[in-house]
Amino acid sequence: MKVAVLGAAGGIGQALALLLKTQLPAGSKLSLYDIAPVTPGVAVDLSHIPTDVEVKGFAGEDPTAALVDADVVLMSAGVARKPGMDRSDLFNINAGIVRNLMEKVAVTCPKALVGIITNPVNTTVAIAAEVLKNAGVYDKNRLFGITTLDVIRSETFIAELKGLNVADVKVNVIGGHSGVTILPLLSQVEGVTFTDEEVAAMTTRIQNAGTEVVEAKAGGGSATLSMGQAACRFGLSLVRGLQGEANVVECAYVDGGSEHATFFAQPILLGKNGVEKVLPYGDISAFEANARDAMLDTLKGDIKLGVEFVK
Ligand SMILES: NC(=O)C1=CN([C@@H]2O[C@H](COP(=O)(O)OP(=O)(O)OC[C@H]3O[C@@H](n4cnc5c(N)ncnc54)[C@H](O)[C@@H]3O)[C@@H](O)[C@H]2O)C=CC1
Ligand SMILES: O=C([O-])CC(=O)C(=O)O
Repeated sequence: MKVAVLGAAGGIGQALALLLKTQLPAGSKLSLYDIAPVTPGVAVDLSHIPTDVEVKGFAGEDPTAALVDADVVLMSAGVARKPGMDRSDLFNINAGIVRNLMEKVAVTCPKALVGIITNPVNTTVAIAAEVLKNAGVYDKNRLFGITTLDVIRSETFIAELKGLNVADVKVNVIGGHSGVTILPLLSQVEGVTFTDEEVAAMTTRIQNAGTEVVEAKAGGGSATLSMGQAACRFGLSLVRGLQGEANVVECAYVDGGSEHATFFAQPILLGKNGVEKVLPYGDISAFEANARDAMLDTLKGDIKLGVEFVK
């Protein structure tokens, strides 16, 4: 199994690469790419960790060498937020970066499963899809916006609030990955009840958790370590699905035939071809139904921006 990380010298990329070096199945290959010249050095550094995962690093303008024979591509290349910015403020720079990298993916490893981390995810995934369509290689089951950070934050915050073992807390987060488009389905969490006030406060905290980190880092960037963990969890799930493991389920932002929007985050069953099945997200409360319906104009606008950028 070969996993390529694009943006591998960055805050997320290095954390993710470290976790993958220690957690990918034995015999895997890890391919690191970034425009930053330090990237081959990051690979050498990781290669001294005694696991059976071969690491190679590539720098420069062209990611092609890193993408050859990749089964999974995880993309965090781009710029991150500073205080006062919204994720959509990253569009001007990151849209072009994602487009250019996806053009190389389309030519070099069109069958790879691609997970997009680069923000604004609601829009960059639509850009990636349009590039793949233009190249005639789009398979909606192989493209994912990684929203796992919203899931692990929800698990953590709920366990803290309710005094639970975090390993026992499972939460679906649907919609997209910014502000009101992030919708944790708190009504479905087993073994806990929330007051209306708790639901409102917890939903807002999860929606603003990225900003919480951006403000705490005070100009030093956004979430990198928790995102490294989230992307590792999602990337390993992609690998487990590819290897034929049963019942691998994650929430992700996919082109899954949702009645709500072209791309929508929801639970998916992963398999040998990426998305095996888009799963229903189940019964939701009146609060959640209102929040879902209220987000759709924003989400559809974010998607349209991405489609129009490539056209
Ligand atoms: N999906 C999610 O839940 C999350 C997404 N993010 C997003 O992830 C992205 C990366 O964040 P960080 O790692 O913190 O940023 P960072 O600035 O630490 O790293 C980004 C890396 O991308 C590289 N890069 C820039 N242009 C490139 C290109 N054309 N080709 C290859 N590499 C290129 C840079 O050299 C840098 O090493 C940001 O857009 C951020 O908003 C961050 C947290 C959570
Ligand atoms: O908030 C940001 O800019 C980074 C991000 O997506 C997150 O932490 O969820």
